[in-house]
Amino acid sequence: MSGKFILIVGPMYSGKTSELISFIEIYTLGKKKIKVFKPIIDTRYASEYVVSHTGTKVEAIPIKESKEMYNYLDYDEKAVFVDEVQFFDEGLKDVINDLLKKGINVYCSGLDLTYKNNPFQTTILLSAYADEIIKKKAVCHECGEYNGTISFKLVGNGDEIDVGGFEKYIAVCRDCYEKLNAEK
Ligand SMILES: Nc1ncnc2c1ncn2[C@@H]1O[C@H](COP(=O)(O)OP(=O)(O)O)[C@@H](O)[C@H]1O
Ligand SMILES: Cc1cn([C@H]2C[C@H](O)[C@@H](COP(=O)(O)O)O2)c(=O)[nH]c1=O
Ligand SMILES: [Zn+2]
Repeated sequence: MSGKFILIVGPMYSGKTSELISFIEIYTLGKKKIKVFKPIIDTRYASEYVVSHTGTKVEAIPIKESKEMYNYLDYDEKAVFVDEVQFFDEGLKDVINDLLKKGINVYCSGLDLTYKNNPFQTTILLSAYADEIIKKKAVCHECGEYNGTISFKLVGNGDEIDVGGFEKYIAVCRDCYEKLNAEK
């Protein structure tokens, strides 16, 4: 039987990594073999761990390109987890489809939108293959409502790929996003 693919998306601070870690916990509590991957460029908290903004963490294999996953896979894993998929190349979809064909479940999390309100291509591509998409929301940093769907960049350059956290980005609702951009 083929594996299931669950994709967790949303803005920064919406609980994507925490949700991914909760799924990881279900497998580890059940003593199931898993592999966890993260992009090597995400060195914010720790290079060899997936870490949430609340500090929960699990060991992960840092890789640059999706095809490097093949070097680590034994194909007897019950599930494979990938955090921050927005930073990966589009070839990630092929690796995931190979895993699903072999009956391995796949859980991914990542940003759906850049701070410029553009889709992150790899995340959107993966959404076409997902059996389930979990769309998370953050608390809007401006109005305090639980409707934050986009990340707003406070400082830094104009790059859409720019690793950072609270010092650089906030999560806001669509109305506050428009307001903040108009005030710039
Ligand atoms: N604006 C916010 N809205 C919701 N949670 C926030 C916000 N700012 C900080 N947090 C914290 O971030 C946690 C989620 O972190 P994490 O799972 O790493 O999210 P993500 O991976 O989506 O960035 C929340 O449980 C909460 O403690
Ligand atoms: C919005 C946005 C974010 N990033 C970076 C900033 C962080 O390093 C990650 C997102 O981390 P989180 O677990 O979702 O909090 O992505 C970026 O490079 N470009 C952006 O537009
Ligand atoms: Zn708001």
